[in-house]
Amino acid sequence: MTANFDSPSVLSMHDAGVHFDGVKAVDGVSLSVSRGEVLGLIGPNGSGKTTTLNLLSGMLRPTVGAVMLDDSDLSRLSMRKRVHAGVVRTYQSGRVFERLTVFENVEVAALGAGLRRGAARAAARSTLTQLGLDDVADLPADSLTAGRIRTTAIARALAAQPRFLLLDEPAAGQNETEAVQLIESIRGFAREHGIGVLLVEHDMPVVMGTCDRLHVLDSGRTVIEGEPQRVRKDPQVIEIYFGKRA
Ligand SMILES: Nc1ncnc2c1ncn2[C@@H]1O[C@H](COP(=O)(O)OP(=O)(O)OP(=O)(O)O)[C@@H](O)[C@H]1O
Repeated sequence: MTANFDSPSVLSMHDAGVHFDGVKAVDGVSLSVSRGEVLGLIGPNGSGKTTTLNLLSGMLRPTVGAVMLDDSDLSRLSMRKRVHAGVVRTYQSGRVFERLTVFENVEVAALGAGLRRGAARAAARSTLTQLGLDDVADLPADSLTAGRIRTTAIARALAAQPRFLLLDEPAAGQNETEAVQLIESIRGFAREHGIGVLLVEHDMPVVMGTCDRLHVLDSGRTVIEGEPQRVRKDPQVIEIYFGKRA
């Protein structure tokens, strides 16, 4: 599961869809994320962002289409097996061991990924520094704000050295400056360690300067995918996204 810069690798979804009682939550979406890049998945409420993340992580199986890691079909694999393949997700709520300190939380995640104690401690230290958590490293996780619990959960996921990290609104509840800072540090970490990141986010201004590419969904379907500047100018995006925000 350790990042290997020599092996180019892509996590992708091909014409994938899932229906709930006749609602097409995701309807024929194709996307891919490469190691070292951050793909922002955006769109209005109910557009299918979390469902897409669930399809990639294995929490849901696609009704149609496929989820692939390079040439391997992951579509029928459990979440657990996907984690072993290096595809790791976080949750909006931020799942941590509340009684452990922030440092211990991250160290345990690194140990769980197979690092030896010394390497796990080093990974924990550098991850906490990168995510701006040094000042709370020795505090119990349950004494933190909700935002910092979420960031600790992200640090745990990063310290486990995934090849792909799927983040569900990592900056929820934070102001725009904090959100941009957090995503910037995730991006720095991803580049350095060759991790591909798919980031679900509501807020267009937050993803504009922080993601390498954006994939826009509306009503379960792809509207456009491309570089943020191009996406920002797309008339359909302006209408469905900014129109609704105005
Ligand atoms: N388990 C479910 N059962 C029934 N319908 C569902 C289920 N999960 C999602 N949906 C529906 O699928 C559509 C897409 O939901 P999803 O949560 O993926 O959107 P989203 O873009 O993540 O929304 P938000 O920004 O509000 O979190 C919505 O219409 C939602 O009501």
